[in-house]
This record gives sequence, structure tokens and C-alpha cells, in this order.
Amino acid sequence: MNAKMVKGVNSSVLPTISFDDLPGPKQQVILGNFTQISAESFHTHLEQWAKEYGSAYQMRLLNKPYLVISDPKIGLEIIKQRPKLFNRTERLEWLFADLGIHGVFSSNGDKWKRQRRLIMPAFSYKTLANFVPQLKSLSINLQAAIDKKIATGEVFNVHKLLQYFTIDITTSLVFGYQTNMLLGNADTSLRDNIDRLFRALNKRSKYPFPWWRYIRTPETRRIDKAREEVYQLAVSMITKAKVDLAGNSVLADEPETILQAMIVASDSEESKLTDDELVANILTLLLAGEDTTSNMLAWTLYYLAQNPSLQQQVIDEVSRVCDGDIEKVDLTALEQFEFIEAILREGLRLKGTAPLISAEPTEDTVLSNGIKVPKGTAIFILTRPGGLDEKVVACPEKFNPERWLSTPEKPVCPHLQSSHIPFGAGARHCPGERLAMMEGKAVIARLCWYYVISQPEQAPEVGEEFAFTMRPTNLALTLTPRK
Ligand code: HEM
Repeated sequence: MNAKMVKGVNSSVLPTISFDDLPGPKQQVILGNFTQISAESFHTHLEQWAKEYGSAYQMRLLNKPYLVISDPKIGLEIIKQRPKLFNRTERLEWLFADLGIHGVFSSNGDKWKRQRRLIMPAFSYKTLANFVPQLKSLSINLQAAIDKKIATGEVFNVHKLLQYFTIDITTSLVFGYQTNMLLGNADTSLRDNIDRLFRALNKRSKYPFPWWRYIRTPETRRIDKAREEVYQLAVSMITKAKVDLAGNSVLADEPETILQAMIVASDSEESKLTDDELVANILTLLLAGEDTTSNMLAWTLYYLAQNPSLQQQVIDEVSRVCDGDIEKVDLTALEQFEFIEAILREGLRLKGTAPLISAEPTEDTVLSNGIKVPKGTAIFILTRPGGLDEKVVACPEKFNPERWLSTPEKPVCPHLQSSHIPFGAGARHCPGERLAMMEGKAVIARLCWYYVISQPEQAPEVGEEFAFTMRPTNLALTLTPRK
């Protein structure tokens, strides 16, 4: 094979290992490992096999071979060499296209470059800084929704309220449209539709061909309905944004929403986004911004519930930064919440909500560990094992935010930092990281300030479920107002 070497590797000293010679779980004829792996625990299966077969192994789902990488150095090497040497997988492209959400997340090549350029201004420091008052008012709505539930005395699901919060945030930032899920909008169809689309993505990613296009089941019909409803919402928002832009020339210079910014930025002939591309990107942002962030918040609360002294440390930080009054929280305060940031990072280390990143070489390639990867081989990069490696992290199973606090005498361990990629890395690094962290800090500060967070006695064991993002199952939390 005349294979391309990843950057910085000297081919003359590298022994090459053929993909077919890699170890891996025993495969069945035709099925490969298909029946050994369930969609809901996809990531834990892959992580378990990494413990058994090493940091690079092969598996097969029906006719499709996969290389699974859990060595963070190799994972980083792959994702940092996008878009030149690696792409998102072809399968991911058509899965997203099939659901009408083929935007910046799933595109490759020039299509991806153009879309990435057009959405990035929406995540600039300036745009997010302008969004802080809205973020603050939506976190107050979250608190009001919690208080309302507490007043009724009913047992309630905090995770669901966090999902409403992130939908309210994303729709308001992306469309400037108030879904008001937290303030009692009884129509939960948007959340239900997003949920259905995520589950469909996850289940369908196991199959090498789109059987659902030919065999209609009640579930395929429900998925089509969900897709159509979200699509129509996006179309109506585009129409409204265009009318707003036409009626107010100031908006062209200072767009108020991501959607307006995308329409303005795409207004030159060579970079124009078609309406279908606009819809796909709106849906991409809705999906990318909702579950990932609400799951991160839910996992963080799970760890805080087990540790009252961490809650007190959050209160102390908020008090110090906001001069004793959380209602003074603003952009500067959010930036100064270092301890809360450390808590969020530690939660992501143990329960990263994006445990897999997929990639595919654009040509035959040799990795720096000597593995020859044929063009088009699908690769799964596991984002969690690096942060659980005892050689890098002391007591890796322990929730210890202190490890993320940097002082001149004791900077954060560089190995820990480089093996921690919950938001990916390189040219396709998550553009929503800063927004997600701002949301996380605003919510964790407020909830610790106003409530004692605990787990009910007899709480069921909390599990992990993979539904394209990784979420907690059976999470029961009690929020009691602080005196
Ligand atoms: C805790 C919250 C979040 C996590 C853990 C997360 C994680 C990730 C990861 C792992 C990727 C793939 C990166 C790569 O391939 O290197 C990604 C991509 C992406 N994320 Fe996020 N994300 C979060 C929140 C958000 C938010 C709030 C938004 C926007 C509203 C967003 C928008 C995107 C987009 C558009 C991409 C595709 C980037 C590209 O392919 O160029 N994410 N995210």
C-alpha cells in the first residue's frame, strides 16, 4: 500500500501493522459483532473491549469494519489532521442527510468549510457576551420552574427541566424565538421530536443500509413525523428572520440571532447557503446544543448531590465573585467562576456526554502507532479512556475538581489536559464549547446558591444510556430550598 503517513512520523523507522491483523472481539459470520452490542450501551461495549483488546482494535457491524482507538495521543493525531487526512464518516453523512440535518456537523470537504465559516461568527465572544442577559433570565426561569414543582410537593424530574432550559437557550440564541418550555409551555413536541431524532440516529448508525426507507413501521412513521415537524419549525423561523432583516437595516450590521447572522453572512453569491442548508444547520445546532449540555448539567448535579462540601465551595466562589449576591452575575463573573468550571470539567472527564467521535481517512494512511488504515475505514475514537488512565490521573475514579485548578506552583497536568477531549479538537472542534460552559456555570451557580442538592434515600442506581449523546438513567435528585 502506498499510504500517506500522519504528520511528524518517520516512515523509515515505523513497523506497519495491517488493519486485518489487529486484535478484536470474536466475530460471527455475516453479522460480525452486530448482535453483541446494543445501541443504548454502545459506548460502554466499545470501552470494555478496549480494556480487553487494547488501545487499537478492530470490530465489524454486519459488512462494515471499524477501527476503535482509545489511546488519546492517536485519537488527537487523527482528529487534528482533519479535514486533510480524515473526514467524518460517510455513514454519518448519509444518516444525517436522511433525517434532513446534513449541516456543518456531518458535512465534509468544501461544503463543511463553507458552512463552518458561516456559523462561526455566531459563537464569537462578542455574540455570546451580548447573550449573557438572556442566559441569566432563562436561568431565573429554570429556578422558577423548580420552585413551582417544589411548591406542588410532587416528585419531579430535574433532568427534564434541564432539557427545557437548553431548548429555551438554543432556540432563543439560534432563532430569537421563545419556546418558553420552562414557563409552562405545555407543548413538549419539540423536546420529544429532538429526542426521537437522536434515538433514530443512534439506532440507525448500526446498519450498513437504510432499510427504513423500504420497510415502514410505526416507529419509522413517528420519526418521519418528528423530522417534518422540526423542519417546518425551522422553515417558519427562516421566513421570519428574512422578513425581520428586510424590515430593519441595522440588523444586517448587528444581527441579533445566529439565524440572522447566518443569513447575512451567506448573502454573497459565492458563499450563499441554500434554504435547505440553512434548515439543516438550524436543526444541527438545535440537536448539538440541547442534549449534550442538558446531560452535562444532569451529570454534574449527580456528583454535587453526593458531595455537600463541593456545593458549599460553589456558594463561596459565587459569594466572592458576585460580592455576596448571585443576582449580580454577569459575563465577568461567569469568566471568574474557576471552581465551577473545574466541576464541569471533572464531570465531563468521568461522564463526557460525547463519548465517541467518528472519523474516516481520505486516503490510505499509516498512524504513528504503525497501523495501516485503508481509505474509507470507519474509525471510532473513544473520548473517555484517556482521562481514566491511572498513569496520567491519580485516583481516576474519584470526582475531584481540584485537579483542574491551576496555580503557578501547581499547573494542571499537561497529560491530563491533552487526554481530555470532551469537545473534540482541531479544525472541527465543537464551536459550542464556550456557550455550553457559560450555561453550565450560570446553572450550577444558581442551583447551588438556592438549593441543597441531594439524592433521595433508596435512590435507584444511576446508569448510562447512549442515545447519540450519553445521558444518565434513573437519576433521582432532591432540591430543597436553602434557608
Ligand atoms: C457539553 C456540551 C457539548 C459537548 C460535550 C459537545 C461535544 C462536541 C463534540 C465532541 C463534537 C465533535 C468535535 C470534533 O469532531 O472534534 C462537537 C461538534 C459540534 N458541536 Fe458540540 N458539544 C456541546 C455543546 C454544543 C453546543 C451548545 C453547540 C451549539 C449550540 C454545539 C455545536 C456543535 C457543532 C455545530 C459541532 C460540529 C462542528 C464541526 O463539525 O465543524 N455543541 N461537539
